[in-house]
Amino acid sequence: MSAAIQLINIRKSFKKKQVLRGVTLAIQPGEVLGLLGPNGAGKSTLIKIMTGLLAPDGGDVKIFGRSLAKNKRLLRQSLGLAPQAIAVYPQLTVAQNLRSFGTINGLSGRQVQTKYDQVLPIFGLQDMQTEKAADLSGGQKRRLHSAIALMGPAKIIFLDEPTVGADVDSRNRIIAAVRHLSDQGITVVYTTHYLAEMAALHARIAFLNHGVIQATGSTESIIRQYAHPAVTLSFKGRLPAGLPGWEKDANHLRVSVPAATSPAQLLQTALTNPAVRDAQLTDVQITQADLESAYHTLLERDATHVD
Ligand SMILES: Nc1ncnc2c1ncn2[C@@H]1O[C@H](COP(=O)(O)OP(=O)(O)OP(=O)(O)O)[C@@H](O)[C@H]1O
Repeated sequence: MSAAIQLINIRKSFKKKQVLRGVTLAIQPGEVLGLLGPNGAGKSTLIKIMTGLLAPDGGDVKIFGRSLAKNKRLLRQSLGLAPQAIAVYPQLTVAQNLRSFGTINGLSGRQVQTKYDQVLPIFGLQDMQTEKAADLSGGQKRRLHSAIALMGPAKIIFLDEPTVGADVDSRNRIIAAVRHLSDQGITVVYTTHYLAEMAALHARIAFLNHGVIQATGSTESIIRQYAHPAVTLSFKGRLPAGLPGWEKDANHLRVSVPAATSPAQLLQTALTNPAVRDAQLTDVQITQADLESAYHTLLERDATHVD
């Protein structure tokens, strides 16, 4: 079966700035792809290219095996986008917003009704149908904005930072909605800066940095490959000297724990060191290997380092 989206060596520059330097990635039908990367990495640019809103300078995008550039009108029908900036009609109600986008996206009257009945509960909007979009809270507006991306015949949904400004309840609803879509075989491309959402979404992560995909894999495999536990010692007054491998940061000494050893071993060595014993230790912290630590490892890699 063809990939839902196949990116082949995508390149894009703005003036002299090379943002995407050769992005190659396949996203399978029904998969949730979590696109991670620092601010300015090019995530939104890549989404615009995947949805045909922006032409790449080089490379090809294939949607279900067909070139997007050559079949743009046809293929764009199968793509639903909720961009980063919220775009709803403020003077229309929730129901009017959803229905009018359904019509704009080419659904018949009956199809609009069917989609509307499906989408409303997915995003928990049942109680707000007659409310004006302008009167919704920030998180509710975000949910409506994401729901609009579904009001069409889309088989692939792009959600660019859908949980920004959303409270815990709205965020959980959006995550549950994405899981629901994935269970129905819909492919979701999702960007976020909230790393904890990746595990909740059962997403496959693609880490975009320096214009290329530097790593892909499940949350577990990314943690296994790139995360290291760390030990941090905090001191009052002068930091003790002479602990090889420990980095100084304000009033802390921090070490990333290599695979061959354990936090306990490193801690024991440090605490028996005379310089540490003479210093005023105020706190000891062990940080587990998690996605955040993997993210930092990846972030520190240079442009030539691709696994
Ligand atoms: N239309 C444009 N003209 C010029 N530069 C642009 C344009 N669009 C994006 N850029 C630049 O391309 C780079 C990538 O931007 P993009 O918005 O894709 O990053 P991002 O990964 O989505 O960032 P964030 O996490 O902050 O949303 C940035 O340096 C941005 O300034």
